[in-house]
Amino acid sequence: KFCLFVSSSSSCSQTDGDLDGEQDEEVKSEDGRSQERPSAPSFSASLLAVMRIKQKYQTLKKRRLELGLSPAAGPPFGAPERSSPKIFTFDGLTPNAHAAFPPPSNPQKKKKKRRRKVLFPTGGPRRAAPKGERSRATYCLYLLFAIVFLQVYNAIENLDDHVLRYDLEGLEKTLRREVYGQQGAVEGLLSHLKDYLSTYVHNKPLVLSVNGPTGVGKSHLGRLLAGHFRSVVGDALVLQYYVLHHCPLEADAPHCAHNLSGRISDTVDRAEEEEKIPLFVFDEAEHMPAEMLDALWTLVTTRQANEYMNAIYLFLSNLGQAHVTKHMLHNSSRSAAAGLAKELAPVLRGALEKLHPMWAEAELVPLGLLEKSHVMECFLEEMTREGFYPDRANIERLAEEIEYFPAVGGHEFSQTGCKQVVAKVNLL
Ligand SMILES: Nc1ncnc2c1ncn2[C@@H]1O[C@H](COP(=O)(O)OP(=O)(O)OP(=O)(O)O)[C@@H](O)[C@H]1O
Repeated sequence: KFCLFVSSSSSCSQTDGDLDGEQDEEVKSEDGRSQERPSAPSFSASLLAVMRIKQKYQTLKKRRLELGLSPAAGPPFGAPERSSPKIFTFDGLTPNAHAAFPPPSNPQKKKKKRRRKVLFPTGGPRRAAPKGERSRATYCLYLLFAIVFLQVYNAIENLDDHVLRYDLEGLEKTLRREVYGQQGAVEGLLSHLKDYLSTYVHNKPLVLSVNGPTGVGKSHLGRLLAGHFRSVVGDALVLQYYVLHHCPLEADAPHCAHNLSGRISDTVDRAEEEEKIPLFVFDEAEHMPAEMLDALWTLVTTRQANEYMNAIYLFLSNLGQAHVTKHMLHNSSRSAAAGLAKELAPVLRGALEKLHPMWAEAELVPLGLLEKSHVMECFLEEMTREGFYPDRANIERLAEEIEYFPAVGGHEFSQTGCKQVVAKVNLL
């Protein structure tokens, strides 16, 4: 090859012998014409190198001839002996061969765990491990978590404040202490109040309807609730409306309804400003004229203004009392008072909705009949209040004067509840 490259050199064609001469001829025969010869100065460096290689080659050739070795005699001294290529077969492989070359194990298993600990050379100055860079998104995420946590915490705190403001625990204590024989009704009432007052945002006002026979404590309950709310939200945000007192003439019903709507609107506006929930108590609701119920129904079902959503309406009436009495007398063998609201609600609601659609908006809280023991408690309370010595024999004698339904299942229910207690004590 180098003779081809340096074919311009006359020494190459003269001294190369047969091999070089042949190659020269081949080049000429392939091209069909002699190649142009490059100028000597441009190839001076490579030419020198070629000359040196050629000299070495000739020296080697001479030595070989001196040693009497021909190219056909075998490989030159030191050169690896040529042999035919070996073909690998699996014949002759014994089981031991597998032992010698165990199959490669699972590459996944072979994966070495990277050591997390950075090893520093001993003796040299200790260098701190490089700190991994954290993206800004991580910090934003932490910030977001913190904000959400604070907001949830704040909301829970605010709700607690809201419930605390209305002192429902205090109210519960008062009702349990002052109202006799109406545990189920008291619990139901408190549950509705707790649910309603535990949230700020309401999509409708809380409308409660307390129903029951005469003298079982409806007005008494209304007075206790009104007194409690006066103490927590103020006088101006509690309205006690006695129909027979505030609007005695039926002819004045439209005017009374208009006035009542105006008072309620003023009160809810004021309550909205003060961020409080007002209470409206309507006693003797069975005497309410249709115009008044219509006006109240409009206010209760108005869903536009927020202030109308944040209000509690309490209706006290003896509507549906026949259902309550019947239920109590027929189910007195078991604790009728306990499941009174649950069992009576469908019948009572059906009866009330026939009277006016306003009752469809109300949560029903029925009060049951009072037993003789409860009447005795009423006497004890009233006598103490009036300054009489609470003599048990005297109380029993007074309780005997009250009319009772025929005893059923060992229970004696008063026909007039505690209604006559005040009058009887006044006669003492
Ligand atoms: N469950 C009760 N617990 C304590 N006191 C009661 C109870 N029920 C009635 N009283 C007493 O009896 C009196 C009359 O009760 P209240 O006026 O509340 O009856 P009412 O259910 O409103 O009857 P009506 O439907 O006739 O108005 C009250 O002064 C009250 O002190």
